[in-house]
Amino acid sequence: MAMSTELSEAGTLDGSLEQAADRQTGLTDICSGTAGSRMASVAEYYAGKNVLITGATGFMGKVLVEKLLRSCPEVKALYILVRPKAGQSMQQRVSDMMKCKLFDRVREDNPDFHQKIIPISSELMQPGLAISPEDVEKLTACINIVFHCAATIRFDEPLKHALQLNVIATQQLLSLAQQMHHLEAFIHISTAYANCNRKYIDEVIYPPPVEPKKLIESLEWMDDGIVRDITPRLIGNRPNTYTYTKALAEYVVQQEQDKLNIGIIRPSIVGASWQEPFPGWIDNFNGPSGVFIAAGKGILRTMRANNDAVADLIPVDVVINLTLAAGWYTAVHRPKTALVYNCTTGGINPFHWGEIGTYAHHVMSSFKRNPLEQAFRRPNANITSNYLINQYWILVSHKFPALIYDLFLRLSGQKPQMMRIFNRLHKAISLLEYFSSQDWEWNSENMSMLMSQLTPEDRKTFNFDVRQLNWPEYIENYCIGTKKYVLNEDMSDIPAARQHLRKLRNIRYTFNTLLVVFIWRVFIARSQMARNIWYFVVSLCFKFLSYFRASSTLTN
Ligand SMILES: CCCCCCCCCCCCCCCCCCCC(=O)SCCNC(=O)CCNC(=O)[C@H](O)C(C)(C)COP(=O)(O)OP(=O)(O)OC[C@H]1O[C@@H](n2cnc3c(N)ncnc32)[C@H](O)[C@@H]1OP(=O)(O)O
Ligand SMILES: NC(=O)C1=CN([C@@H]2O[C@H](COP(=O)(O)OP(=O)(O)OC[C@H]3O[C@@H](n4cnc5c(N)ncnc54)[C@H](OP(=O)(O)O)[C@@H]3O)[C@@H](O)[C@H]2O)C=CC1
Repeated sequence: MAMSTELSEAGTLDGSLEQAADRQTGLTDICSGTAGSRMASVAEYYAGKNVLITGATGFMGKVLVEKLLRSCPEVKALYILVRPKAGQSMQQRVSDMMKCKLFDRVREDNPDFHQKIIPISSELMQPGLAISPEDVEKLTACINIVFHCAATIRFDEPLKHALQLNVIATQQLLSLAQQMHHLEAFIHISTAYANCNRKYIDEVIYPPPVEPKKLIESLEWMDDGIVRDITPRLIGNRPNTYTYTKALAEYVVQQEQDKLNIGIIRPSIVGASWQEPFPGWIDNFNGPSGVFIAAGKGILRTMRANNDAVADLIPVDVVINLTLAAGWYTAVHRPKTALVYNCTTGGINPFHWGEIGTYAHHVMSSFKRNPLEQAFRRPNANITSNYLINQYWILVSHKFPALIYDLFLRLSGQKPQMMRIFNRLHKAISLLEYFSSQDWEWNSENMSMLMSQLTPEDRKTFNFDVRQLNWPEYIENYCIGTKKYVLNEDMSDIPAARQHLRKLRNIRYTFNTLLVVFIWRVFIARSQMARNIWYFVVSLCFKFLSYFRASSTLTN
């Protein structure tokens, strides 16, 4: 880890990039890179290169494919490992993917961009990744750089499955990479939370919780029930099998650092795009996206987060820009040990959960201006760090309305569904709360070092300088993005959605009025004291009314 330590001292983003660059000169000397000669720009480096990408049909993979095609138009070919899924063939999936709005800008620049994408059939859970011998031959002969994005990112994944995909498949891909005759870099996408059992996370690979080989051997003979029972003991102080297996994967990747040029990217909570290809682009319900959507639909009204903790969101385009720059750097400089890039915002441009609480009003007002269709209630959500207050609001604002609505559905002969939806929401939120209730500090100096290595032009084209990120604007675009790109709602239907919100407001006013009248009637019928208070309030109102009438007659 000597290299990482050296780089850790390389300077910070709010320090000077020059300082980081100076430190880097020393680094280049100990690397077998191209010191002295004119360095190719990032796009120049990718020109004529064959790139292999796993997870290209996923959220980050798609953005990576798009950016490579758009900003490195001379790239030779992108080989993407894809499996058939949900009754769709590999070809059908890839052709659907390329029709997606995300590729509109690339399509404009080069309508034939699809010719550069070469799908390779692969199921990562299978031995040899289920790649045919002909395809193996093709890949080993031509690939120059590998980006490994595929993973299961579910927090409730059974351990065996997560291990198979996140660790064993990574091992198999590394073996394949070693057979590649012209490989220049292997970039592995990890997560900033792989070591979330620590509070301070440096850009180093920490010792694994268990030797992966031993774990794989032991789990092989156990049936799923036994594995499920021992999982909590195995993952220890990590919250889920996802973070646990991602930590093991880092170690497995590190084991190959003598044979391959390796870079490891550790993004924090990846959110919608900041700038590219469009602000707010997002295509899934993971992490904050599902939370925003549930809040925008008026379903989620309360969530627990530590107001003072950093909400380490990072836009997907920032992660991809850094990933491509890291690919360039790894190939050109060939660091002798794997370099880790903590791709986070907290240390550079921090944003706190409490601020999201403040911006929750922005989020809510954004959703009131641009409402989601068929909202359950008007958007109005709050963040609290207090467990009991949160439980109270869950009861009053989630469970009670769900019960009433389900009762209404039953009475009108329909199937009740709201309670089921809330139970799923509570399960998802409970899995996310681990991350929103705690604080971590990441050292992200390799990010600044990398930036210092880019030309001014590349710093713009592959911008990952999050100091420029304006959080309220980003969150607003994020919310609109969930409407446009995740829910595929038409912006021209906004007037109808606003009308629906007005209807919901009127229902609420009517319901509240009826409730107050009902409660009061019950009280008045039963208690003399309530009657006395009622008469007192009514007579006070009359007195005020006659006073105002009299004073307005006098002034006239
Ligand atoms: C309150 C005020 C508002 C202010 C906002 C405050 C924002 C707070 C945000 C807090 C977020 C904290 C996030 C921390 C994340 C840490 C990230 C760590 C970084 C990483 O490295 S990994 C990436 C993160 N991974 C995830 O986020 C995955 C988490 N998800 C899961 O593990 C599973 O999805 C989950 C939650 C266990 C649920 O599983 P299940 O019930 O089986 O459901 P499915 O996922 O299979 O989905 C079924 C179906 O439903 C669709 N879906 C999912 N969510 C929604 C939704 N909110 N609304 C509508 N529909 C939804 C989903 O797409 C599936 O549809 P299909 O058509 O595909 O079947
Ligand atoms: N999203 C986030 O917030 C963060 C993500 N990361 C990391 O970034 C990487 C990408 O994440 P993200 O794009 O969000 O994840 P997605 O779930 O969107 O994409 C996962 C990709 O992996 C592929 N994949 C999964 N299982 C298999 C399999 N058995 N065989 C072949 N391919 C498979 C999926 O293919 P298919 O379409 O066929 O299912 C998909 O292309 C992951 O390594 C993740 O750990 C790190 C930090 C945060």
